[in-house]
Amino acid sequence: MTQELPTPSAPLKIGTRGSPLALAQAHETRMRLSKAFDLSEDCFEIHVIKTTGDRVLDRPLKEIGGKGLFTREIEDAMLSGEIDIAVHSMKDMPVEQPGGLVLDTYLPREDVRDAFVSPHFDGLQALPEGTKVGTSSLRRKAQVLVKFPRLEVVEFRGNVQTRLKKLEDGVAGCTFLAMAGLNRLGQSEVAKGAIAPEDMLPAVAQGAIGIERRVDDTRVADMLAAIHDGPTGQRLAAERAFLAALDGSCETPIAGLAELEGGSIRLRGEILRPDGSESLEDEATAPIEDGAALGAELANGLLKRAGEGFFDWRA
Ligand SMILES: NCc1[nH]cc(CCC(=O)O)c1CC(=O)O
Repeated sequence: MTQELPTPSAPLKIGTRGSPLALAQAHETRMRLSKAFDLSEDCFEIHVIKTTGDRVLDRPLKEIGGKGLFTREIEDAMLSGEIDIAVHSMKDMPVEQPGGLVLDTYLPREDVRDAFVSPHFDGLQALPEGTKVGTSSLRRKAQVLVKFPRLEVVEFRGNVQTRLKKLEDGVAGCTFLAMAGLNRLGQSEVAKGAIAPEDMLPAVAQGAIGIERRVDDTRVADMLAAIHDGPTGQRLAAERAFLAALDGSCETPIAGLAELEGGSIRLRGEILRPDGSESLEDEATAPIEDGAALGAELANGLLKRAGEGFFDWRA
């Protein structure tokens, strides 16, 4: 590398949300960068930025509406030069970034599965009729109702700590969390078990951390290349192309998971109606380098089967 590396007096500024999970992800990024360049950790400065999504806690996300609820303030700070990079959970990120920014660096992916979390029950199969399932995820809600129509789903927002507290208070009998988040927080013991992707296909990009930067910042681009995980990039290329072709956002019940098998990439995808009345699934395999085309193809096949109006509830 020809360009200069950060120093304690001119540190690289890492932007992140302030939740414990976001902070854990920012710290992991700092650790990987300092190791890759043999720099002390004080060459990196973590900046916590509060987003609209963090501020408004009393309403469901879909009511607040708008794009980038958890990212706009962070991306603005990057564009204005207040921070140099931003660390994100990829499953919360739209498929396109604002002009001037690029999101193509991924850390090695964590466990992709959802965790079943409950103080009283051992698994979904064990839940009595009418049990309240707490989740704010339309995907998880629809997936549960497709298989267990006799359960009741209640809105459940907040970070991992808040949700666990709500379970203790009896607001719901169980909830789901990403295994990845629990592992990163050192709280995997909270999970009664990890749910196999066959039973609950995860969200697109679940378990992956992405690092965003300014397009024209070549110094940062060179640094990030050193910590990028290629296989995670290949899997996300397929999954995010699938999401893009479905015009999906975090408000749409869509699931997708790509896995590398030898020289091939296998993509499974699912779209659901939010009330759990219908689910369509498919899978396909292609050479790894054709992942993005595979994602679009799988999405178009599902859209054709779904027909007009499958997503009409959005209006
Ligand atoms: N939407 C919130 C969110 N975004 C990323 C994660 C977990 C970490 C990950 O999937 O990388 C979570 C919490 C959860 O689903 O339990």
